[in-house]
Amino acid sequence: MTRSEQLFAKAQQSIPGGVNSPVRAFKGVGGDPLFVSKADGAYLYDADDKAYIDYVGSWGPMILGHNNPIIREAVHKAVDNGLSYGAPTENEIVMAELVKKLVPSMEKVRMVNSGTEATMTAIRLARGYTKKNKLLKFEGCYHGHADSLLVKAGSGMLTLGEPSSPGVPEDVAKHTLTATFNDLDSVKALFQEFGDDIACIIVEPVAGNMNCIPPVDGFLEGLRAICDEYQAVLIFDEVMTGFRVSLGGAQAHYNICPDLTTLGKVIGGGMPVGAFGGKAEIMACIAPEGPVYQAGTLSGNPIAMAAGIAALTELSTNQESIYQDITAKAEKLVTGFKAQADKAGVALTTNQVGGMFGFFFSTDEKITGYKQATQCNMEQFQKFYHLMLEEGVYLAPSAYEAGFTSTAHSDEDINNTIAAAGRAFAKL
Ligand SMILES: Cc1ncc(COP(=O)(O)O)c(C=O)c1O
Ligand SMILES: NCC(=O)CCC(=O)O
Repeated sequence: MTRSEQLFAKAQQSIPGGVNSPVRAFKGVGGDPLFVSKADGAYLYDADDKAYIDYVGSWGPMILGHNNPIIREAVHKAVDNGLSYGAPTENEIVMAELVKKLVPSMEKVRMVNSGTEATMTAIRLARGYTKKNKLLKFEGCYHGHADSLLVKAGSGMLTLGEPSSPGVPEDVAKHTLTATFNDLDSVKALFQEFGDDIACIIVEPVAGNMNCIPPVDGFLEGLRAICDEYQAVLIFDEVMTGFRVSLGGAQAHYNICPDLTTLGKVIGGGMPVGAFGGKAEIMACIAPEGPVYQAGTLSGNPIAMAAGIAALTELSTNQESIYQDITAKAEKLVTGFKAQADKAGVALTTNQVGGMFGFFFSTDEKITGYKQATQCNMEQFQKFYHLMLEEGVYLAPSAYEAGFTSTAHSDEDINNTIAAAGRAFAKL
């Protein structure tokens, strides 16, 4: 038995399913999860001291590589001044100003502790501001685990085959409408029927929780136009895409201005952080300025702010080289995968935006939606996954998750990953 196997057996006695978040449990690929002992640069080390080239990056935050010295030093420095105060600090202003500068549609920003808190509050805010009840989301998009967003969701929900969670009362779920990603007609149909009572559309501008699916031309523009027509709030959930597909997120990449934006992952540099923000007029409805309530004991935590400020400062200072670099690596990786799959006679399709990528075992040449993503060859994916793990490559343990490159991946890491994929494809 490996040490990871021993730890997983032990963990299940005191932690449900042995994990503190379901996507870690390897349910989508079978077998036992790796227990991690440390991470550095592009590498994860498991409890048996085996090294893996990591394309999960803690599910997105590690854009500058694990254990990045700039972030680590900022955290060390902050720790010396106490861990939490529950009172305002100057660094919260620094963080808010940084976010406003990098994502100009966010005229005002509130810091929270996770992406889930950010989206949950953004929805409440949209409802409070518009005085309407319903929200519209897309099948296969995941926005964290707030009740009203656990309807036809992606990520672990898709992996576990239960896209709508038990425990969400019908009275809550009935206010969540689900449309088809990349299909404006499905959105228009719902607005024609319920438009007077739809408070907001929430969308992952690049879907990253049903693998990686970019928006088709005109989709995000169409959502903007529909929201304008019906006075609904357009929320871009950029928890994954923020500071990832470009410095200004997907809204900068596609040049669409949402009313509200949610952030997480990269913005915390690896600490538990989320944020929401947008038009000053809408944000004025949040307590204590307005009546829509939201709060948090650890919100704006000084250690998390120090890590986040260090990460965003590094990203904005060296933006051109960093975003070119992670984009080029993701491009090279998926192009290499495709070439190797072709060589082995395996049907594979890939998607990629900035430092975010996905691959599908499918004959479909362009994967643009939920239906295609869920019709891929799951057996091949699972086999490939374990072959790559043996090769020392750690990919997301589910066919419904995007992968991420970081500045820490070297050319050699990418080349070695492509070569490993070639050997794996040949064995499928
Ligand atoms: C697009 C998106 N929104 C929201 C969330 C929820 O964030 P968190 O896991 O930090 O609660 C995630 C990931 O988990 C996500 O990918
Ligand atoms: N794409 C899915 C996530 O990022 C979530 C990670 C988790 O739930 O542990």
